[in-house]
Amino acid sequence: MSQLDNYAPPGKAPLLTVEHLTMRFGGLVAINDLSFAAYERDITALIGPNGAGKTTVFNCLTGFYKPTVGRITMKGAGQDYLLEQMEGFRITRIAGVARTFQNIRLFSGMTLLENLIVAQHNELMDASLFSIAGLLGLPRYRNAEKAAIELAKFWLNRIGLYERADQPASSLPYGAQRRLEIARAMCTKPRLLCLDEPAAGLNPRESAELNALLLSVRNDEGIGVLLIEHDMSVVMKISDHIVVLDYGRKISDGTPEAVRNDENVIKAYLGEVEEEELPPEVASDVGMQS
Ligand SMILES: Nc1ncnc2c1ncn2[C@@H]1O[C@H](COP(=O)(O)OP(=O)(O)OP(=O)(O)O)[C@@H](O)[C@H]1O
Repeated sequence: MSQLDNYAPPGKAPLLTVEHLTMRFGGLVAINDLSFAAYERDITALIGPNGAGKTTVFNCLTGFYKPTVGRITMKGAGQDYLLEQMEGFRITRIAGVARTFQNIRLFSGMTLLENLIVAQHNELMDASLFSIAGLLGLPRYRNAEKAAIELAKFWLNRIGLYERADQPASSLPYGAQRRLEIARAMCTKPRLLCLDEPAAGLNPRESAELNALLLSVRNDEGIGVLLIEHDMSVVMKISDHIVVLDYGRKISDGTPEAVRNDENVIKAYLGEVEEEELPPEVASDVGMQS
């Protein structure tokens, strides 16, 4: 057990450490003294009722908001990065944190392949020496461009959309657009992938495909995944560690098994009702036995 959590997986180190994070908007305290860790090669889920502060945590991690108080440390290969002190684009580029958003934000008029190449803009700009090498067609740029296309094709294959590489992103069904967003984030070669409600609006088959994709990202790429999700069929099946927020505070954390049996979690989601009064679909949503 760590100082921050009721969870410490053997043989794994924390990848992201959030300590005493507080975020105020005027008089509203959206996050209140929150501490937790997300471990390497783990899927960590951040759950909680609407308005609990989950997206605000993501916005603090990824530079959209500057926290009022707190420290957010991302472990790097050679050094640690204090994310609250970094500009947003450096958080992706240098600290290796990528994210998706609650609403799909693809470049809808671009093809699938182009969406994945745009994600590699930073590396391509470096290789082009800010356009000179690109304009002259120097090998340095040509090689980088080839590598970017290869990586894009690799991810299109992984998400089962290789055949549609040249079609516009807007032509994809909703679930496939979600997978493309994850592939685009993976093309930035992150060490931590942050996903804001990736299962929202998916049908059961698409949810199952998403689960398989996220497990393969964890297992095959060996990176950490931090997930905000309301769909408990996703959270309980694939998470290694769950952190539960309510009104900006952490009310529980641990393995799915520990969290689903925690009285505080059941109360936060359902209020003080008796278990036998719950409709069966609600009881199963929070993992309670009916
Ligand atoms: N930029 C902002 N300005 C003012 N209040 C904000 C801002 N962003 C978030 N909030 C408030 O902070 C609280 C937490 O919001 P947040 O979006 O983080 O919750 P959430 O857990 O992600 O909710 P949901 O599950 O509905 O997406 C809410 O009361 C919200 O209205």
